[in-house]
Amino acid sequence: MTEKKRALISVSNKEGIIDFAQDLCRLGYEVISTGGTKHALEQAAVNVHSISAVTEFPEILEGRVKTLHPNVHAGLLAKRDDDSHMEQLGELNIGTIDLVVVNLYPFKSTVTKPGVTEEEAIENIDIGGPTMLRSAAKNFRDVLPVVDPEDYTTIISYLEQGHVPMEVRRNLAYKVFAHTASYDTYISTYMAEQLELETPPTYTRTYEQVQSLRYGENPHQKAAFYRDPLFKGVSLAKAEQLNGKELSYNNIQDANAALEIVLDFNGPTAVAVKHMNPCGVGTGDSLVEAYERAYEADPVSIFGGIVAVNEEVDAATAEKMKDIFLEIIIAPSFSQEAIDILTTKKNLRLLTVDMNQPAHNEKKVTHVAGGLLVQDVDQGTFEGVDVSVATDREPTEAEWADLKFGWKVVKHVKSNAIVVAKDSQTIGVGAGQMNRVGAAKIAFEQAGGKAHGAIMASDAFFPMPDTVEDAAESGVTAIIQPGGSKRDQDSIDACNKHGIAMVFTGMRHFKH
Ligand SMILES: NC(=O)c1ncn([C@@H]2O[C@H](COP(=O)(O)O)[C@@H](O)[C@H]2O)c1NC=O
Repeated sequence: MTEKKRALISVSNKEGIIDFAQDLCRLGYEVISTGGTKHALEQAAVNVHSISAVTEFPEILEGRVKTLHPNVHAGLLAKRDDDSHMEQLGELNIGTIDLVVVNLYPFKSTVTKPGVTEEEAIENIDIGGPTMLRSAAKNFRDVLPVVDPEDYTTIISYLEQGHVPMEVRRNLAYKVFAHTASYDTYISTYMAEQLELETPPTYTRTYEQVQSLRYGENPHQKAAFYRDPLFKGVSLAKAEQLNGKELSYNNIQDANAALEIVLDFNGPTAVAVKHMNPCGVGTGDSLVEAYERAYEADPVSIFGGIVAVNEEVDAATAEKMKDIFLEIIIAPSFSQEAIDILTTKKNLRLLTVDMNQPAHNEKKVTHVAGGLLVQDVDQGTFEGVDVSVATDREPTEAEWADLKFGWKVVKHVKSNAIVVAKDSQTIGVGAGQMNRVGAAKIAFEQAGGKAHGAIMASDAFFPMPDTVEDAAESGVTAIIQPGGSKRDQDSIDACNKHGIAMVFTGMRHFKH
């Protein structure tokens, strides 16, 4: 049994490891390493012993077994203040290991590479590394478990002082268990994906902090923003911020809502969001035309709102955007001229999001007290539904275009939801009402005289014909809704009476 302190170093990410090992040697540690790490350290003239000298066994099976040995794990797990533990080590001639520096095979970056094979993924599942980390972390009172290269300098400074406080040790152990837990989660998530498990018996996910936030929905709520590193689709968590203040919790929610809506459109489209609901959506032949429509849809609510567009913001659009107070603009890119124009507003956040990502079959997770609800994201599209005309009159070509537009928007409005739209522009949005008639009233009131010749989209069916009657009175000429009420016929009759064309989608778009 050696008296000298021993450090076992086995790292895939070798950044900073030479300096750290040199410092450990300077502080009197004997360094033991696995093959690749030993080679790297020897290249830098660090005095290092092979793990095989400890295990008295070669590294075998292409590195699948290198450190999985009682001489390693007993050396890590023995309680130094327990005589029987120390006696057993003595009898078996096993030396203690006092510090473990391990970082793992890069499983996450391997499985996020396009076209990765299952074989590659499996070979990147680290077995010996997490085992050593867990042994060291379990015994953190006696052993220092180091998983994060960011901690190298701090640890050296504590060792130089001759004492590592218990809170520091406990924190190192916590970091290890958090790390191995998320590492295993990446593996189980990958496997669940391979198996196409829709609703697994346990729901395990892991997220990395993007940023801590000043506060949550309200100033008395603490909050942070996390991202799913395995997510391949379009995501606000991957946005680049070009200008403006730090995003807030509410900004992120609203920006995400705006992004989700704009992604459902193909031509030039602008979406303005307030409190997670679209207050103005416009499409056009150019982005500036789309933005003007989104703005004019509700010039009051867009003030202080969040705008997402699906094309590069050009100078003409930027000039219009600059005229009012917006919190955030999200776009795939901004032309240099647009940046010059918009950055004159110091606080205006400009976010670029790569909108050309593959679709990712993500689950939508909603928190309930003590639990989670997990469901598929609503990926229903107008193109994906079987639309049928329920009334005597078929919609005109112009009405069809607006019905399609309105249906895309209403999907993103909180239920009960009614959208009134005309000429590629929302003109009335009734959101989050406890009854459909109320949602419609709000939308018609906002639309005012513009409702003449407009369409109405409803996220769910009409249990009674009252909403149709109100629509007729407001001047609406075409309606799109899922259909499926026992009393559909009453609404169809009301439409026929007023010459309204009504189409059924057969798909509901509740959003809570
Ligand atoms: N199998 C083992 O006994 C084992 N022990 C340590 N490792 C890992 O091997 C890597 C370092 O290997 P090398 O020093 O040969 O470059 C580390 O990421 C470490 O976590 C192992 N590899 C995989 O499980």
